Amino acid sequence: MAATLAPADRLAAPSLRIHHPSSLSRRLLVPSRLPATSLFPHRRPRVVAMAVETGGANSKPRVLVAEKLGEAGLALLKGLADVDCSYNLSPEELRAKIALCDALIVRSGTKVGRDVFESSGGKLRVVGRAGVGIDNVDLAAATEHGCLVVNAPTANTVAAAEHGIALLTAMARNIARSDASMKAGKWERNKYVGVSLVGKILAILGFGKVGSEVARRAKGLGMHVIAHDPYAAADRAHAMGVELVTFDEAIASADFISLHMPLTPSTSKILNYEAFAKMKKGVRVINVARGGVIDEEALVKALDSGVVAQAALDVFTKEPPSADSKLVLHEKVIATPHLGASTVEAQEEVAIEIAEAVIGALKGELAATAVNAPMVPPEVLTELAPFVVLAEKLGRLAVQLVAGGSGVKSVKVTYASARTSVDLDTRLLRAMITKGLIEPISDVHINLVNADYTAKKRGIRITEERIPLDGSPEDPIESIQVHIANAESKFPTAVSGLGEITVEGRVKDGIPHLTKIGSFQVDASMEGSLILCRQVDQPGMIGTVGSILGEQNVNVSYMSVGRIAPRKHAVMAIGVDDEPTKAALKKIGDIPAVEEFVFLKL
Ligand SMILES: NC(=O)c1ccc[n+]([C@@H]2O[C@H](COP(=O)([O-])OP(=O)(O)OC[C@H]3O[C@@H](n4cnc5c(N)ncnc54)[C@H](O)[C@@H]3O)[C@@H](O)[C@H]2O)c1
Ligand SMILES: O=C(O)[C@H](O)COP(=O)(O)O
Repeated sequence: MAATLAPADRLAAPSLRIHHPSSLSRRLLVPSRLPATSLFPHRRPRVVAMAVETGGANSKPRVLVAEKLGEAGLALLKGLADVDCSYNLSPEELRAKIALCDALIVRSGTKVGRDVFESSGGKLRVVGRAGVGIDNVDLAAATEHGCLVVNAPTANTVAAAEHGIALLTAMARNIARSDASMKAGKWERNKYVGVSLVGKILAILGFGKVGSEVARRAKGLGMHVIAHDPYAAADRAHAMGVELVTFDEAIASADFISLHMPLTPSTSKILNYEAFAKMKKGVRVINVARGGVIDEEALVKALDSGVVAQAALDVFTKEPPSADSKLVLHEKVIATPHLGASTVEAQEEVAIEIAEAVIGALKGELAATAVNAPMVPPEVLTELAPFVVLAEKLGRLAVQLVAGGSGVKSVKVTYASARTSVDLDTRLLRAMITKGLIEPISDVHINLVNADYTAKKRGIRITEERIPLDGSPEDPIESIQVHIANAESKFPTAVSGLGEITVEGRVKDGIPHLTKIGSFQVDASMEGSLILCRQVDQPGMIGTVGSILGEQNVNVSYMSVGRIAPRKHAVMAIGVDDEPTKAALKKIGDIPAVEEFVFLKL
């Protein structure tokens, strides 16, 4: 019985692209064990196992670094690419340059919107965000354009946490204002009496990497730390002595609130009028996350009314904020210009982390920090490599069999496997089948980033099923079947009893084989091109077809015959190294016993 997997369009999985390794201008980015066909990203985004077009045998990829990046990272990039460091570009200048670039590296100060991807004309393969927050990158547009987005999620965590603590303590003890006062020649000891931290309740909103580092440090200061994070594991919090509470509990009981969540539609203005109304009078707010998580107008009102005693802000809705920003100028606010990640050490680390990610992406290696592509662990990739090739070939073969009907709208992929669906990650295979299905009939290049998106956009629904097998074979998959529903075929034999064009393949000795077409068993190595014939099962057919091809100097790599019953009908699969002439194909089609006939490129 088949177990149904989620339809492709419900899985958040982007995808990848494949090419033939014959092109010298491409670098093969697939693990060396991957056979013949390789996976390429299209617009050359790559992803897990793909190759990258370099534009010519000797040409280097071009990387635009649009914001200041540490020297160590630049040095790494220069080892592979032509690096253009152009800072403070206007949006127009960025759009003008991007069409020449394979990769773009930014920090939070550059908006990488849809216009940038559109202006790239498909050349941009990877955007590297040298930091954590990717709210300045239009991920949907990147995915639609097959462009991989990678970030550097860990290198600045400690720097941001330290800055959060610095703001917390500086605010509590009026460091900034008292320093300014002294520099103005004053000695105002009574004016700048602070508040103590020990024993105070600190509510951390967003208990991720930075939030938990802030918690660890705040506990060292003797604070009582609670946290709100709907997605955080309670045991991790408990292990640190942090209680996870609801949002309302957190904001209502806190003496200090520190924000550490990403800016998303659901966190936008999460501290708003309603939230401030629930807070304890005299609460202090720290924000080193993103300005947009606070309704800044509501914060100004809360500061004016005294509900919020002080705020310490590193980030703003608009950066830089306007010179007359009421918030920045407010006497109860201390502000820094988005300095959370700005330590010498963090910037060097971030630069190295993002340079390695971008170089890996350009080379087609696994992108461990991919933001808009599934991360397929290297060991899974290695294991699936031969099936990846099979998957693309089955998709490519199935679509070439379509003659009409409703076209390719509904595709079902069936994996026969002894693995449970938990142990069988099929995203890569689905992407490759999608690639095989779509590339022969369009000018869209498919990669791991854009496969599902492209299928959906073209109205192709791809569902997956698993046929559970007993045992635990060495191979993760016994066979893959691709079924295209409601389509007429130019080789009607490929249509199964269920009215679907059906092809099945297996991997034998690392080589993909076609093992079934419609209801006929065959065994054809899926290399080169393939001639499929359905004929009356009678002696001499193999010789007749072989002679026609021989006359044309077409080398036959194999022949395989499957039949329903002796002397009835048979299906012959003939592998050829070269493409036969039209005349030769016509001659084969004209053999009286040949009932159906099709030539397919694999
Ligand atoms: N000021 C800076 O220079 C600086 C430096 C580094 C990070 N940051 C920002 O800090 C934030 C956190 O970074 P991180 O590396 O810790 O990210 P992270 O992904 O490790 O942590 C974010 C946490 O927020 C949680 N979260 C998501 N939605 C939430 C919600 N509605 N309520 C509560 N929690 C929610 C997530 O579950 C996650 O645990 C990001 O916005 C990042 O851009 C700023
Ligand atoms: O999200 C981040 O990593 C921080 O906000 C740092 O941003 P920056 O790289 O612009 O300093």
